[in-house]
Amino acid sequence: MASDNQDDLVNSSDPLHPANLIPELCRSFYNLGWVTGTGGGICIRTGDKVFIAPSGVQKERILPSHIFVLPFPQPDLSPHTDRVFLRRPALNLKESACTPLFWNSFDLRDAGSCIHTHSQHAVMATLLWPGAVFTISHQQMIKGVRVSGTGRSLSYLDTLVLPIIENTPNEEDLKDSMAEAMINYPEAAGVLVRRHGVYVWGTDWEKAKTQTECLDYLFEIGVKMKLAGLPTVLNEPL
Ligand SMILES: CSCCC(=O)C(=O)COP(=O)(O)O
Ligand SMILES: [Zn+2]
Repeated sequence: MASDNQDDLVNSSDPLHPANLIPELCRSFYNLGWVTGTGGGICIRTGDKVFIAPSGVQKERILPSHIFVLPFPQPDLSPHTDRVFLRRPALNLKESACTPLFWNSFDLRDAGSCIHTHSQHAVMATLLWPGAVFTISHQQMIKGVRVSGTGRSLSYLDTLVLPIIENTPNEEDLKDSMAEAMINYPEAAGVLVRRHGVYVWGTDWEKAKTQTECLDYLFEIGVKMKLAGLPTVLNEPL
């Protein structure tokens, strides 16, 4: 028999249920230095439901009962209207400030999951690439990066190009510039935010996670190469 208990949306013995996955993934992201000090996180969309963590909490200590569930699509996500929720935690919590940014990935890329990290590799990349894009070529891990909106990945011979947007004092205010970067760089697998971190999406949580791993690797090695005085983009094939 169907239940109208909102908590049924987050109570499951299935370890792959989004309400169980988000806490588990946040713990591993914390250990990678991606979501320390409460910032960053992950959301998961399963069809018409979006599972989102609370804002400003230790992300490595989230419980399934802390998860918000929102309907997708939302009737209206403008700053002047209240969001619609299918389920709110009993505790006095607010949904992640990343919610409008996560929504960009659903609206513009039909994503099933989006990850936001404050990885120092991402932040350093935005400092050492002062322009509008991060670029790197001739790295094996480039082959792991998907061409957004297609079923294919980049080739070893492709140059990875990722847009960088400027940070704003409030996370929510990044929504429009992130959307603009996604429109201008339709094949990009993510968007870097200067002095802040990165947003990366995927058709499901596994792809969002592995894309973030590939990109973080490339930010790290790119930063190390730049600091060692090595070129990060080669014009001639090796
Ligand atoms: C020290 S975190 C500052 C706010 C931020 O950058 C962020 O990603 C906030 O995420 P939350 O999910 O905690 O609202
Ligand atoms: Zn952030």
